[in-house]
Amino acid sequence: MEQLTYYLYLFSALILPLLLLKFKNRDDKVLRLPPGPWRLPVIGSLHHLLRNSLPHRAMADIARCLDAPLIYLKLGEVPVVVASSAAAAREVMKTHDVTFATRPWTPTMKVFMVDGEGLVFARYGALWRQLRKISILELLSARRVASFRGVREEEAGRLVASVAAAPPGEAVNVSERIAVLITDTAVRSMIGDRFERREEFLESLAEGIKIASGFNLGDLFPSSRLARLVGGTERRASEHHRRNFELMEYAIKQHEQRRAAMAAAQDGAVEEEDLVDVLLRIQREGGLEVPLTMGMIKAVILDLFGAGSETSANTLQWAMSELVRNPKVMQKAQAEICEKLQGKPTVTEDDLVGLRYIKLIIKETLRLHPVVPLLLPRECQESCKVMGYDVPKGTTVFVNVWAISRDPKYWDDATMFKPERFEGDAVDFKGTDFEYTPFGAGRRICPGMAFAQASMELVLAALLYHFDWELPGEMLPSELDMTEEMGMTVRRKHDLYLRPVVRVPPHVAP
Ligand code: HEM
Repeated sequence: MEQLTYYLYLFSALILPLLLLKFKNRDDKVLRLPPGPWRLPVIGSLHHLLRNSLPHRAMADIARCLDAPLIYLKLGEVPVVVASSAAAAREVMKTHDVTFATRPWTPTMKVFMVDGEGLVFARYGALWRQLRKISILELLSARRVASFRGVREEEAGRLVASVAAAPPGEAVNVSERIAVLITDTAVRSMIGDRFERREEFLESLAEGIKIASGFNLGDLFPSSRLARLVGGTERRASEHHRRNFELMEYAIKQHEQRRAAMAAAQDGAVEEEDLVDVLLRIQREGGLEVPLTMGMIKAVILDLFGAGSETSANTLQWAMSELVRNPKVMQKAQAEICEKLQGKPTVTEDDLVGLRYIKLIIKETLRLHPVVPLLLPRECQESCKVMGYDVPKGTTVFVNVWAISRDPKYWDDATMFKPERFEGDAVDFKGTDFEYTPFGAGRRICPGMAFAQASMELVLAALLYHFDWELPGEMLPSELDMTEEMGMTVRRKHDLYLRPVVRVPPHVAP
């Protein structure tokens, strides 16, 4: 963002004075576009977003100032519409669901797609439909999620054992430990226990997050070769993509060798499939409308990893942050778990059945801290009218879930953390209540909800059952810094450090 700000100021100083003289906006005269803040030639509305490094907050401010549920921005060359009310979200994700069912491809995104489209950014069409079906029926189905239960329980056990082993009285980096647990669970479920190049893979993913974070010059001015050259993101994206695909190639070879070895041994041993196994099996079985290439398999695995890891890890970090800020909520959750577990040394997924309050805490965390605050971008496939305004074909559309789920129009005490508000399941995140859509809605709704819930509930229950959590030093709950930072998803700007106090010592495997 800082680099972009520098280029924009430079650009404005050199060229804007000339262009201002000729400024005239044709679109506004012909079409009835949604209201938007005043625009400058060339950079359009970008200067309004530079006031806040968090785009969802900047966009919410603009919508509030204009008192407009739908706003129009021009980000460089890119026309953007943002929906900031439940009614506008409903029109985008229900009334016009098909029209907005595709994703825009920026120049950076095109680099990632050269060897095969995955699911997350696939254009709406036969390939997306097929990958979506595979993900719902095979990769992320309830049965498949249940099959990874052992992995989740082992990783949660490892986490609580490592926290219990920390020197007494010392604060631990909760953010880091949660991130490691979620990534390890995802690597083991998706690529398998034996992936030898795990460290390299994780490094590469961290680099991917840097590339995908925020706006970059090339994507804002896609028609300008100069902007793309100066921005330099395409080159970095291309190197990153090559490295990721090479790592996936290695993982696939390992899987094929293991399958060949098992077939040769003919001892009838059956192993639980990881997600690479599942995709390779589907490819072998054939009979698909669009044949599954190795490129697509690699892209799908990378997609699931990207979509599933940071999201769950960051949600858990926000949940722990809110719990230490709201000690009564933490105590209530602990009381529920303790009553259920009755001193057992380990939390398993069977114990989660009937733990209602943990679920409410996760729902409330997703309301106050939706980690994908603008959802993933959609693109308008055919010009249409939303809330009575024209939305031209090719417009990028965001739904500001962050603004909607904090809007006092829909929520009492909107900025307070009150899990009880979800009691009775009055409102849910399954995509039918448009004031609360942290996983999106319609055709492109997140297919990984069950996968995410399974990891998040177990980890949270284990952390609260085995430990009390205190703030370091003399810090008061109200003093905990909750500043957000925009990565691929919204995370804490500063890692969360807390002091664990053992309540129920975890069972440590011999
Ligand atoms: C707290 C956890 C998670 C949150 C908040 C979250 C949120 C989202 C959101 C907002 C979208 C875009 C929806 C839209 O455009 O309407 C999405 C898409 C997606 N998510 Fe998740 N997600 C989470 C976890 C996961 C997990 C664990 C996986 C898989 C392992 C996953 C896989 C996907 C995929 C594949 C898509 C793209 C779907 C498509 O475009 O058809 N997500 N997610």
